[in-house]
Amino acid sequence: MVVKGLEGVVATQSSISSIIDDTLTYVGYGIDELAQFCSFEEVVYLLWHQRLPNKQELEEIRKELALNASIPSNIIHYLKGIPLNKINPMAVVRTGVSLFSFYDKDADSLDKEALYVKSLKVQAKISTLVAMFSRLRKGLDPIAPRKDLGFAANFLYMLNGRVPNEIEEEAFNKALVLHADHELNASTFTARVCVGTLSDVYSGMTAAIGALKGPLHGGANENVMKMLMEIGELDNVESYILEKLEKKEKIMGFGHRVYQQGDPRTKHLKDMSRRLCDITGNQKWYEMSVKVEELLAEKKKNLPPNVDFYSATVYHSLGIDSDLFTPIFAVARTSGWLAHIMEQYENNRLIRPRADYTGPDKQVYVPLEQRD
Ligand SMILES: CC(=O)SCCNC(=O)CCNC(=O)[C@H](O)C(C)(C)COP(=O)(O)OP(=O)(O)OC[C@H]1O[C@@H](n2cnc3c(N)ncnc32)[C@H](O)[C@@H]1OP(=O)(O)O
Ligand SMILES: O=C([O-])CC(=O)C(=O)O
Repeated sequence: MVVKGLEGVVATQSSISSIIDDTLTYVGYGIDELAQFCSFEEVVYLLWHQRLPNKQELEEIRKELALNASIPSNIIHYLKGIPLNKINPMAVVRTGVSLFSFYDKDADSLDKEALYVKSLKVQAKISTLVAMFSRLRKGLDPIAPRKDLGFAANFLYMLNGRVPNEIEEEAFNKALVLHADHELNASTFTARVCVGTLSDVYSGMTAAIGALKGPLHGGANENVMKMLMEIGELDNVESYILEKLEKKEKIMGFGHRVYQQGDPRTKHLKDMSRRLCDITGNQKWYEMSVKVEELLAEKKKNLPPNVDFYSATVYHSLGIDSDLFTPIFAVARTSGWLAHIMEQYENNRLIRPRADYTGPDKQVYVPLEQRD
C-alpha cells in the first residue's frame, strides 16, 4: 500500500526530539521550559550531546562557536562579485554552505571527532553568512562577530551593527530555540537520506537547506508576512481570507502534518509577537494575525497556526527583511540537522524505499528511424 507523503510512516528511531500527543520535547525536555530558560547554545549542546551542558561546557561551546564564526575571505570576495539583490537568499545560504566545504580540509571525513568540529564550523558560519549576505546586498560592510556576545545577540549585531536590547535578544533567542529541531520534518529527513549514502556533512546540509526553502515547509514564514502586507489593514482580513478559502488556496502558516490540536511552539511566538508589536507601536501586525487565526478557527476545523505564522511578525518587529526569515530558520535548524546527521552516521543503513510502478507495461521497442 502506498502512503502518500509518507504520512504516519515511522522511518527511523531517534533520541533527539519527539512529538507525542502534540507535545514537543528535545531529548526529553519540554519545549516550554527550554524556550523560557535556555540559550540557543545550550540547546545546540543538548541536541549534539543528548544532555544539557554544565557551566564550563556551555562556556566552551559558546567560545568555540564564536571562534569558528568567520567566513573564508575568498567566499566574501565571491559574494561581493555577484548581484546579490537578484538572488533568492535561500540559494545564497544553500550555495554558501556548500562553498564552506572547499575550505575544510576534513570536508569528507566521517570520523566522529572531525564531524563534531565540522558541526561547530557549520553552525557558527551559517549565522555569519546570513547576516553578511544581508549587509552586502545593501552595500554595507560585513561586521565581524563579537566574542563577548551570545549566539542570538551576535546574529542581530552582525545584521544591524548594533547590540540588541534585552527584549530583542530574548525574542530572537527564543525563536532560535523553538526552531532548533522537529523530529523527522521534510528537511531533516532529506539530510538523513543524503548522509545515509555515506555522503558528507556539507552535502547533507545543502540537501536539507534545499528542502527547507519550499513554501510548504520553512518558506512559509516569508509568505506569511507577504500575506499580511497584502491584506494591509485589519478591516481587510475577513474578505481576503474568505476569498482565499473560496478559491481553495492555502493560507500560509496554518496546518501541520503531525499536530492535530495545534503547534506547541505557537503560543511562545504569539506572545513574543504581541510584546514586540506593542513596543514598536505596530500593533496592527499582531491584531491582523490574531484575526486571521480566529477566522480560520471559525471556518476551518483542524487548521491551527504552525511555527511559521507568528514567527513572521516576531522577525518583522525586529526589523528583519521578510526574505531573511527562512534563512534564519535554516540558521536555527542547522543545530537539529547536524544532530540528525551525526545520529544517522552512528547507526546507518541506506534509506531506499520502493515505488509502486504505475507506468505502461510490456512496451515494444521501436527503432528511432521508425518512430513518428
Ligand atoms: C515549519 C513547517 O514546515 S510548518 C508548515 C509550514 N507550511 C505552511 O504553513 C504551508 C501551509 N500549510 C500546508 O500546506 C499544509 O497544512 C502542510 C504542508 C503544512 C501539511 O500538509 P498535509 O499534511 O499534506 O495536508 P494537506 O496539504 O493534504 O491538507 C489537508 C487538507 O487541509 C487543507 N489545508 C491544509 N493546510 C491548509 C492551509 N494552510 N490553508 C487552507 N487549507 C489547508 C488542504 O487543502 C486539504 O484539504 P482537502 O482535504 O479538502 O483537500
Ligand atoms: O515537522 C514538520 O513537518 C514541519 C515543522 O513544523 C518543522 O520542521 O519545524
